[in-house]
Amino acid sequence: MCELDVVHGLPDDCQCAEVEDLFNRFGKVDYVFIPPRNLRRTEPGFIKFWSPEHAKAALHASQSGAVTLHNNRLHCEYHRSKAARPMQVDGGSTSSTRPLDPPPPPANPAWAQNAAWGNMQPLAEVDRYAELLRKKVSDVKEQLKSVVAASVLEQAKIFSSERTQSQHRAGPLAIQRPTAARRSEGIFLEFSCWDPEAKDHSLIDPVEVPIYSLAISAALEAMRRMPIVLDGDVSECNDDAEWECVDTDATSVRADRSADRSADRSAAWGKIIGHGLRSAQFHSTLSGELMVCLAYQDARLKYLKKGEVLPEEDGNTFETSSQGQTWKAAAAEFKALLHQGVEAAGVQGSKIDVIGRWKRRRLVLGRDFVQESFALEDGRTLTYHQPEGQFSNPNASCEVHCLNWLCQQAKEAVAQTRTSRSSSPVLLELHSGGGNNTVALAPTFQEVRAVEINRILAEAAEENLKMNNIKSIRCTRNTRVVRADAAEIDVATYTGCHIVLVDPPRAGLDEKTRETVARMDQILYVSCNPLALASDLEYLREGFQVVSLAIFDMFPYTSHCECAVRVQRKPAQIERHPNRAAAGRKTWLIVPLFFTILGALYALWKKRVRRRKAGLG
Ligand SMILES: C[S@@+](CC[C@H](N)C(=O)[O-])C[C@H]1O[C@@H](n2cnc3c(N)ncnc32)[C@H](O)[C@@H]1O
Repeated sequence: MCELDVVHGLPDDCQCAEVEDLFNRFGKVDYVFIPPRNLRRTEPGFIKFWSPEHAKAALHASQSGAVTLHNNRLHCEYHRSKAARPMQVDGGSTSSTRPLDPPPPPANPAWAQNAAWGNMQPLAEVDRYAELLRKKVSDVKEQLKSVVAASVLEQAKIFSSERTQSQHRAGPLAIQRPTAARRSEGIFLEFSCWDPEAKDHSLIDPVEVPIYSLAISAALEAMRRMPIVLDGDVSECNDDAEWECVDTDATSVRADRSADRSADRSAAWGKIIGHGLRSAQFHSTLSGELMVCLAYQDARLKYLKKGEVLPEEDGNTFETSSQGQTWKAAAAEFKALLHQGVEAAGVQGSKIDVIGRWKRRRLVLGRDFVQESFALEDGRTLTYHQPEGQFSNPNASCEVHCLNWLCQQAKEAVAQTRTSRSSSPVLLELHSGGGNNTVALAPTFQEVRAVEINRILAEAAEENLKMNNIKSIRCTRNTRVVRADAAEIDVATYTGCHIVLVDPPRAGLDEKTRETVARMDQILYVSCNPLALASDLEYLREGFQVVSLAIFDMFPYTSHCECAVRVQRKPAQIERHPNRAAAGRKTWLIVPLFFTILGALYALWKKRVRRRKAGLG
C-alpha cells in the first residue's frame, strides 16, 4: 500500500468516483478520500494505491502536470504522516469511496478466511454464483420431492438474484472497536455479524463482500471512516458502564456547524453518536432511500421501571430533553456526512433518515419508514411504506419477481375457481404484513380479506392500500386488513373465500391455520423455509395437488431461499370436501325444510286442539 496526498487542485464540484477513475489508470486504487467542499482549498485529499510502483507513477505524472480534472491540475505528494490525515485531524472527511466492482484483493488476509456474512460464503464465491444456485435449487427440489409431482418440479421457475448488491436490509450489525492497525488506516469502527458456524462475530468489509446494496455498502464504509468515538469496551459489551450525557451540548454542536469546522466540533458530534452505540441497522430501497437505525445501550434505562423517567426527562419528553436535543444535533451532522459518503459512491439524490433507539425510547431524524417502489411486468408501479424495524423482504429485485409470479398465479387461480364455483373471487390473505402482496393482488379480486397479527404492519398495509388507490378501485373497494391471529379468525372472515394466500414465518402453518387453508379450493403459499412448506403440503396431500412451483434466490450465498407454490383441490375432492360456503348452501336447504316440518306439526296440533274443543275426542 502507498498513499499520495492531493495537496491542491481538487475542483469544488468533483466526485470521489471521478478522482478514482482518474488515478485508476496508474494502477489499482484501494481508497480515495476528498475533503468536504468547503475544506477542499485548505485540506488535502488522498489516494491509496495497492502498489508503491503505481503511486510513484501517479506522483510523477502529477508533478509533470499530466493529471487534470475539470481543467484543474492536481498536484500530489507522498502522504506526510498518518497523523496529518485530514480525517484524523478534522474528522470532517466525508467523500470517500472504494471501488465496488471489480472488488480489490483483501486488505487483510485474515478476513478472507472469515465467513464474513455469518453463514454466507466469502466474496470469492461470487464467481460461483450460478453453481451455488444450481446446488440450492437441487436441494430444494429434493426437500419437496415427496409432496410435489416430478413434472411440476421439472417445470419449476427459478428466479436468480443479482450477484452483488442485492440485499436491501443489513443488521443489526454489532459495532466493534477496530484494532490499532486498522485505526491507523483511518478506521474508527468496525461492523460485525454473528457467524453461527464459527460461533463468533465476523467482521464485515462492505468492499470485499459487496452483497449489500450500493447505498448500504457506501453507508457502512462512510461510517467506518467517520470520527465516531466509541466509549466503553464495546467489543465486550460492557453494558453496565454508567451512561451519562456527554459533556457537549446541542448548541455547541450547532454553533460549530456554521463557520469554522474544527477538530473539537467533529469530536463533539462523534462522541455523542458513539456514546453507548452498540449496533446499527440499514434499510435501503430500489427507489434510492436509506434508513439507518442506531441502537444504544444506556445502563440507566436498564433499571428504570415502566413510566419512570430519566433525570433530564423531568418535565420533558425524551425528544425535548437535553440528551434528546444533543443527540439530534449530532445526528444531523452524522446524516450530512452519510449523505456525502453515499453520493460519493454514486447513489445520487438519495434520501436518508436516521433513527436512534434506546430501551423504550426512540428519536427520529426525518421519517421512520422508507418508501419503496416496485415496477411490475403489467405496467403498474406500486409504492409501499416500509416501517422501521418491521418485516420487509431484503432482496428487493427478487421481491419484484415474486410479485409478478403471484399476480400471474392468482389470475389462474381465479379462472379455475370461476369454472368450479361460478362465484365472484374473494381472496383470504393470511400473514399479509405491510400489504406487499395485498396491494399487488387486490385488482385481481372482487374483495381481499387480509389478516396480519402485527399492529404496525397492519396499519402500514391499510396505508399502502390507500396510497396505491386500491380502496377507490370499484371492484376491490371491499379490500380490508384485519388485525388478528391467523389461527383465530372467525367464520365470517373466511366465509365465501375459495382462494387463500399464506406467507407464514419460517415455522410454517399452525394446526388451526392448516384447517382454514384446507377449506379452500386454491392455495397460494409463499415460504421462506422449504422444509416447513413440505410439511404443510404433506398435511394437504390427500385432497390437494401442487400445480406450480417457483424458487426465488432471495438470500444468495446462503442455504436459504424463498419458494412459492400454487396448490389446488383435486377435482374429485370439491364435492367430497365442501368448504364452509358450500356447507352454507346446504344450510339454506335444511332451514326451509325444518320450518316446513315445524309448520306441519303446528297445523296438526292446532287441528287436534280444535277437535277437542268441538268435543270430538
Ligand atoms: C414472512 S412475513 C410476510 C409478510 C408479507 N406477506 C410480505 O410479503 O411482506 C410473515 C408475516 O406474518 C405475520 N404473522 C406471524 N404470525 C402470524 C399469525 N399467527 N397471524 C397473522 N399473522 C402472522 C408476521 O407479523 C409477518 O408480517
